[in-house]
Amino acid sequence: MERQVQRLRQAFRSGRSRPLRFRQQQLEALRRMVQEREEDILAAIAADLSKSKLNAYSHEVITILGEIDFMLANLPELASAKPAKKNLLTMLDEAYLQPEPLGVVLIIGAWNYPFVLIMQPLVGAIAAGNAAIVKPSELSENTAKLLAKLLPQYLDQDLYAVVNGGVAETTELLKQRFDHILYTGNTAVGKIVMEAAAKHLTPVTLELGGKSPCYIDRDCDLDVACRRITWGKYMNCGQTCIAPDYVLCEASLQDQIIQKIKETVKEFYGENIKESPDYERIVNLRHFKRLQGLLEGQKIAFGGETDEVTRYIAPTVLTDVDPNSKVMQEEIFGPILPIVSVKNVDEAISFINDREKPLALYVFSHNNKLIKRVIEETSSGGVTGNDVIMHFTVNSLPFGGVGASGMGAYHGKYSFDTFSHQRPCLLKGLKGESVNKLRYPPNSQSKLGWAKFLLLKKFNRAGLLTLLVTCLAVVAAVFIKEYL
Ligand SMILES: NC(=O)C1=CN([C@@H]2O[C@H](COP(=O)(O)OP(=O)(O)OC[C@H]3O[C@@H](n4cnc5c(N)ncnc54)[C@H](O)[C@@H]3O)[C@@H](O)[C@H]2O)C=CC1
Ligand SMILES: CC(C)=CCC/C(C)=C/CC/C(C)=C/C(=O)O
Repeated sequence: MERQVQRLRQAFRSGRSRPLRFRQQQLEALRRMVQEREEDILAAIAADLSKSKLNAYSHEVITILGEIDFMLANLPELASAKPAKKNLLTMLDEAYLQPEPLGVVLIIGAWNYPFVLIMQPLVGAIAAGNAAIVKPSELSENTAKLLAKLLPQYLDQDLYAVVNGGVAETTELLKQRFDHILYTGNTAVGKIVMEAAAKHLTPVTLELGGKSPCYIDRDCDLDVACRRITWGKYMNCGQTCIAPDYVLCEASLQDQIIQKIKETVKEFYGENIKESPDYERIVNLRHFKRLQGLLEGQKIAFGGETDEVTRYIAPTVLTDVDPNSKVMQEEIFGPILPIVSVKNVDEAISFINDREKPLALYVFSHNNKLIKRVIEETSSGGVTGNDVIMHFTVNSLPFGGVGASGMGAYHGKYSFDTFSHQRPCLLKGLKGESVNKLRYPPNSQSKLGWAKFLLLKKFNRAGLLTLLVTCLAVVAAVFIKEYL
């Protein structure tokens, strides 16, 4: 492991990953890989998550092709130096922010969207000019193996590497020094990653989970709300980090919501859900049993059927759920939707604020003011109003958690920034010592006065005019003294 990181570091130090043309070539190669090996990619995802190839394409491949296109279209602008505002002391100098790559970065992915969760950060890391090691999840082993086979065929092998393995390999990997780590997965392992990173003072982006609430207001089109919630909750069999975890609503809405979700489930997946190509399975037996455990003692409004052999759990809704029950204590990450009744929006807000900050928050209402109020009075990684999941798809919005749901963010420009250091640069000439004398010892009351004027003074319009005239006079004086 140590040698592998060393090899990448040497390649990074050679400067090869920095030129824009090189980054573009690597991103184009990545796009070629997705296009040429589409069938293999879809087959691997399908095998890992019992997913149809159509769903594998729309859940994962589209996102990556979109992200690569975004980076290729915007790379020159993203990587360019951005001029910075100057103060009176530096008005003749050049001040700018120069994005620079961080070095060798580590990307650790989770199994639930095994292709996206490795590839999307990798696109950002390459675009920003880094070397990268990716560590796919061992639980989605088909995609992990395929990435280890394909990436070296398309990318520069000295700069980008895949490490496969489980806890032992990741633990070893985390002993190495990286310049940034982006980890996606559960909160407990997030803490392990952060602790390991702290030993090297390595910054981290932690894409964690949590219980994302979904409040449905009385003043709402329940048909539309329930259709959207059904889509976001049961896609990937509920194994989506930003799936609506539970519904909060007034007790009087509960029966209608149950009925409408039930009808939508039938509309989406047919009479025999097990036969639907659009309904996935639970990733492994451990998660299957964990989810079965969450059903124990609950009032099942519909669903609840399970089959251990195929790890099938039907789309399920639980009613009158006790907020203290187990299903309300941990992220569900499966096709189980508890409904918890609250008296009104105030109680919903308190309910949300009494718990850890979630990764996503959903509010459904005709009343825009109510939506804005819920946003204003709560906190979450991201928000979608009157829909679920969709903020993930907008790559001009940063994607990430807050508090227990994570730190840092990525997607689009934010991926580029995550894997870059915004280096502040101030370039001065070697002339102008007459002005610089103001800051050199010995200090004096008059020098201090000038320093205050030049660095602290705020001007109104009339003041600005006076200042402009003063500045011109100073520049002229300096020019005459230094250059003539
Ligand atoms: N915020 C986000 O973007 C996303 C968050 N998630 C969250 O991830 C969770 C599901 O993922 P997991 O089951 O954790 O996936 P997982 O079991 O695949 O683990 C994630 C990664 O951590 C590594 N890992 C596991 N144990 C480790 C240890 N002891 N030391 C070092 N590395 C270790 C694994 O090898 C894997 O690469 C959910 O909570 C979900 O909400 C999932 C997808 C996206
Ligand atoms: C067709 C369409 C709008 C699909 C949406 C795809 C999507 C948003 C998938 C979720 C991706 C993801 C990585 C989720 C997660 O991190 O858990």
